[in-house]
Amino acid sequence: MGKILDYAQPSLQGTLRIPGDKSVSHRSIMFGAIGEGTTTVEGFLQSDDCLATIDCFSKLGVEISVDGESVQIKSDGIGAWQEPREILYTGNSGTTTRLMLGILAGSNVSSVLIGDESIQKRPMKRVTAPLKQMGAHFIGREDAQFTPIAVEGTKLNAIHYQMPVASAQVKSAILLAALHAEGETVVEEMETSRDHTEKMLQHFGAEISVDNKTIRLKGGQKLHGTHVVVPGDISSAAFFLVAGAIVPNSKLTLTNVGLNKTRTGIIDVLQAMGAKMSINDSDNNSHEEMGTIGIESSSLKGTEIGGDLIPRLIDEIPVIALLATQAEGKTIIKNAEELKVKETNRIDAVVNELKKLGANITATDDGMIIEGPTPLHGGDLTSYGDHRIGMMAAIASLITSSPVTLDDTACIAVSYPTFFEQLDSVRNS
Ligand SMILES: O=C(O)C1=C[C@@H](OP(=O)(O)O)[C@@H](O)[C@H](O)C1
Ligand SMILES: C=C(OP(=O)(O)O)C(=O)O
Repeated sequence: MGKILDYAQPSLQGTLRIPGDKSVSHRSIMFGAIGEGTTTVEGFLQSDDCLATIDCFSKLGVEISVDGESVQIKSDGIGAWQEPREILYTGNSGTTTRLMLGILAGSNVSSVLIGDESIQKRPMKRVTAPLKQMGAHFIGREDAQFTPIAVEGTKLNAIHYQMPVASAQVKSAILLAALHAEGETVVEEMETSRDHTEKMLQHFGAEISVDNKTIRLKGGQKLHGTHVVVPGDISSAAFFLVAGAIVPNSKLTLTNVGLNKTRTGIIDVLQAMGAKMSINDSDNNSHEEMGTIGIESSSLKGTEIGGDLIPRLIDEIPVIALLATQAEGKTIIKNAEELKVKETNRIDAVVNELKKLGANITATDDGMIIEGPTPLHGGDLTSYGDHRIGMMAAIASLITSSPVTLDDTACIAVSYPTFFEQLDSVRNS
């Protein structure tokens, strides 16, 4: 039996410290393992995806110790890695799989990567094709489109690559390979995607030039171990931003939220919809911006979301769709076809599940259209094994007139293991 989410229309009150950013946590381990010396990480997200990244590097012989949110990585650099005796298991994590392919391509070890059932269906040619142009050796299903993929580390050459898709994972895989390639790599983005890799390369001592959508990185640069402060994940904060806005009589304060401009599309959308919120971004003790966001119950209006806003909120779209069901008028989400190749097809998943609760929502080829406001009722929902769909369902249950049941809540640990604990801490039934 699934979990019954019977929240009986509470109001939400209080303060939450948002746990570490998943993208930055993955990269802190990867960069620490590539670099020489000791890296210390504070605010690390101990979620299933990030632990999969740690497990891969442990199998490569990198010394990693985890103590709650603190992690220490000791490495003699990428050249000192051992050939793994076991298959590297990337779990449910697209970020781990794609970035590891870029890193391993130019290493001097041979390895095999495999992920869970969802990862085995997600497209990898978007990284293996440009990496092959750099000289990488891969063997995998359908010309290295799908895992399992075997990587024989080899000498790489720089590339000038025009990205056909707005994806930080593709950009990062190429940049991480470029670090160990001969010559200068140039990556031209379609739309600006999250820039944590560029920021962290600089933080670990590499020289990188970013001119609007053009990124240049010279090969042969060494990274040096350092201290990384991981900000809270705005993609996790998004669930409580939406909850605060749609649950009547609520007022929430979210601290430690990462406010990197390539990630703050959800704030733009909430503001465009008329949400009552405050943002204090004075907390800048890291190489990533962070701050505190206040949000309260708001009357909302529909909006249009597309173009260069999409990469800035791609993972927030499931919960933004829920938000739109409570807004007056039409919300159109377009140019978001990337949703079809996430943990599940998130266009179909969001539309199917919100329809079960009575929402007026229609799928389109590249997004969805939502008409609101609609009172939602309970129902039997599925998460499709996708953490973001599971959390969207849990937030929806806060405003349904009858209970929601959810088949699988375990998947939520992929990005937000303390989600229900934090939800319970602000709920006043
Ligand atoms: O680089 C990253 O850390 C991520 C990039 C995004 O994926 P794409 O690069 O496929 O858009 C995002 O959806 C994912 O959750 C994390
Ligand atoms: C798409 C996501 O992650 P990944 O691509 O790393 O699996 C996500 O966290 O929503």
